[in-house]
Amino acid sequence: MTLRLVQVMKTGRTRITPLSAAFPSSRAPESFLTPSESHHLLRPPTNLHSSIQVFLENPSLHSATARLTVAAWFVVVVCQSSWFVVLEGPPRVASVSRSCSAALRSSSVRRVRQLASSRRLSPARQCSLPASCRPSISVKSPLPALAEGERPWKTSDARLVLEDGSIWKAKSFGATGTQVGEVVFNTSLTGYQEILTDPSYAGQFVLMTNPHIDDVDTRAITRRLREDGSLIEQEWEFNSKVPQETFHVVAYDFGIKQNILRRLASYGCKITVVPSTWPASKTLKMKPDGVLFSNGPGDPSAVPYAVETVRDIIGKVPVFGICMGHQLLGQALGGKTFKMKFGHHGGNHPVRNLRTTHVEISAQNHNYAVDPATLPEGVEVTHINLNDGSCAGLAFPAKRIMSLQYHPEASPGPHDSDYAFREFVYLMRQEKRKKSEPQLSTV
Ligand SMILES: NC(=O)CC[C@H](N)C(=O)O
Repeated sequence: MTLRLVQVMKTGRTRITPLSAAFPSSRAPESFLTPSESHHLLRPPTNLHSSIQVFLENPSLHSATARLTVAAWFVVVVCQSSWFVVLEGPPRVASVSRSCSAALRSSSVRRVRQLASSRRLSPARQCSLPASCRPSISVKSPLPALAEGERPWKTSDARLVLEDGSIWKAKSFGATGTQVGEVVFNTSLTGYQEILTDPSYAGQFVLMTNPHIDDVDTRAITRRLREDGSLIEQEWEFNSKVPQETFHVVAYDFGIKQNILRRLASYGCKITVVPSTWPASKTLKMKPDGVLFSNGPGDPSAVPYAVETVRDIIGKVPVFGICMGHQLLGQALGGKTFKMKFGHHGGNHPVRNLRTTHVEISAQNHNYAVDPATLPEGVEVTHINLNDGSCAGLAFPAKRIMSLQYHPEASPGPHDSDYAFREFVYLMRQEKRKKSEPQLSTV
């Protein structure tokens, strides 16, 4: 049985509502949507960010939840609204996690707000980032200075009700209401901000497992999820030199993470971000040096239009798929994807690069995977996840295709897999050189 959050009540009473009755609208999490509804969910990834903006700029605007018995805090990002819920562990009934409070005042969160305001998706947004794009910390926080221990939000009581009937008391802040979603745990110890703002979590509840969030054991729910069926801020060192050669990359936005753009930019790429529905023909007309298919929420087999787009592009230009992009590529090549028991969510997953035999420690966030047995000849499995042997990377050298099931942009880290961006640049350079060579004609 996969555990799912059945209902979070604002106060007191709890009831378990049948999933279909609880969430008939198109804003339901993808797990409970029909393929065509899920297809909708992928279309407007940008509003995820605007909800974060609202929360940060006006923390008193939303209030919701809690008082609880177990320990962890999690966020659910469901299209229009973000929920932040702090679960409190016995015997203490603390209020809001100190780490959470610190995070909200940190420059990284101000950066999120700044990114939020820059992420209005236009049909084709030019997004050339400077090579040395450190997060700005000069943005003024709209939050008034807080006294020691004071919190910039209101909380209210909430209930987390799992499918097995267990009920967990909590405090919540952020959007109000009742929400249904799948609970996934993330084992990363750092980078809460990046995890909680990752659009690939749309429709899910992220449960952090770090045992020292507010000095309580955060792992009880995780244990339950496993039976039945997520301190120091690290920052990237960006290349200070602007590479001489530039490559134009069209990036399909299925819920793209800003750090993918930043890493590409640091390798000298000029990037045009296009929505997930952008036709392949228009992309090819732009004559890009390469195309990137991004990460994103939901079931990859529920978006046939995206698989078709990928199919129309591969072989014509070098491509790189990350996570959802990797899964779409797997399908476009003829393979199948399947849902894993509880997926991979964390910052410490060992992956073997089969080409170099090196082991990389990687950041992961996915519930689905490509079944390598379904892939046609010519497609190479380049990486495997050492925890369960699942497919973690693919390549089709003849068509200049590469993809990773995990996150080489890794924000939060680790950064072992950053070389993947260099390899993509290498593919684009090879292709560019091939095109500029004089064509030999046979007489
Ligand atoms: N991070 C991602 O792109 C996730 C891909 C897909 N939604 C999955 O859960 O497997």
